[in-house]
Amino acid sequence: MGFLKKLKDTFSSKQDNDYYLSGLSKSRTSFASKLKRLGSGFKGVDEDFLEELMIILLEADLGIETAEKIIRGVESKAIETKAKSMDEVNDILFEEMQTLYNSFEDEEFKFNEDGPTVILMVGVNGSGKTTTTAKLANKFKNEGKSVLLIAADTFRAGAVDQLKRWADRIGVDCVMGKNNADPASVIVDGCRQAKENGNDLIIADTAGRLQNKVNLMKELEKMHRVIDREIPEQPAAVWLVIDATTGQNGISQAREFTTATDVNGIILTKLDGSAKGGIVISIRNLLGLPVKYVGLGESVDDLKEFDIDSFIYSICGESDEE
Ligand SMILES: Nc1nc2c(ncn2[C@@H]2O[C@H](COP(=O)(O)OP(=O)(O)OP(=O)(O)O)[C@@H](O)[C@H]2O)c(=O)[nH]1
Repeated sequence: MGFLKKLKDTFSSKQDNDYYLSGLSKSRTSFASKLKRLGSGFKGVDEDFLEELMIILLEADLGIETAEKIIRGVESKAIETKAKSMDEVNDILFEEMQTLYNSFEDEEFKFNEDGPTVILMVGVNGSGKTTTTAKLANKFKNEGKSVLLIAADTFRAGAVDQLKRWADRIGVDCVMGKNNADPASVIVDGCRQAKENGNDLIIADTAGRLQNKVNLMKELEKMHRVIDREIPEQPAAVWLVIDATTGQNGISQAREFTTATDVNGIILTKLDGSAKGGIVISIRNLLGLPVKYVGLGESVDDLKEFDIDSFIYSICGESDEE
């Protein structure tokens, strides 16, 4: 059985697959239909074919380095298997994307057994950080966790109120930082409140400024230090929010964060508004970090756990365009 067919079978058996399909419809329409057009004139895997395929990958935002890696893989596998049709090449291509994604080891996110677990949300302003913080709170609350939000992004006027409004709607507590307050001090207040209340999970909306790396590093170090003091030996997870529509630019911003602190995972937002879903593969190849969740819309439920197979099927499966 071909690779795409296998993906389709597992995909059909999964819950939430409609979400993936509709959230990624822009990427699918663009990517799958371009592959279909390329396949309509298929004469074999030669230089011209690989060049056209490269363009499709670049347009899907895989970035040069990642696209070249995939192309090299497709070329050698196509020669090895003597691929004679576009369906066979597609199977090779999709499997290369999966293999690349799965070639990194990921650490699983675990809840602390004693004391609250802390997640620090980082990312540039406008990436969807505040909305994603709320979406996560909602998800974990629905799974039975008692969640406390900390609005520590005290530099953007309105960010704190925005998170508080979300917290009220979702029905979780929120510790609010005052305008321009030191984010670390807001985090201390939050940790203390969570310990008093016996919360399972603290999610803190933090540093949103793209500033110089030294300051960013100091700010994040300070946050880690105070958390370590308040909740000893329970390192905070750091999840970086990236706006998928900012493409390769978003990846350079991400680098600023990953070199400033240990980031444990990526949340890619606004994939529903982007035709360039290939950024997932690029992020993975360039940063080596797992995509934990994807944002597929503006409402509080539009956050889905990332799953590489569902993702590949949703952008590569049958095109909606006939
Ligand atoms: N379509 C879509 N919109 C999203 C998604 N995630 C966030 N948004 C929208 O993106 C905009 C910015 O989101 P915010 O959460 O305010 O962004 P932020 O990064 O917190 O920005 P600051 O608060 O300025 O740091 C809002 O209009 C959100 O509704 C998503 O997955 N899909």
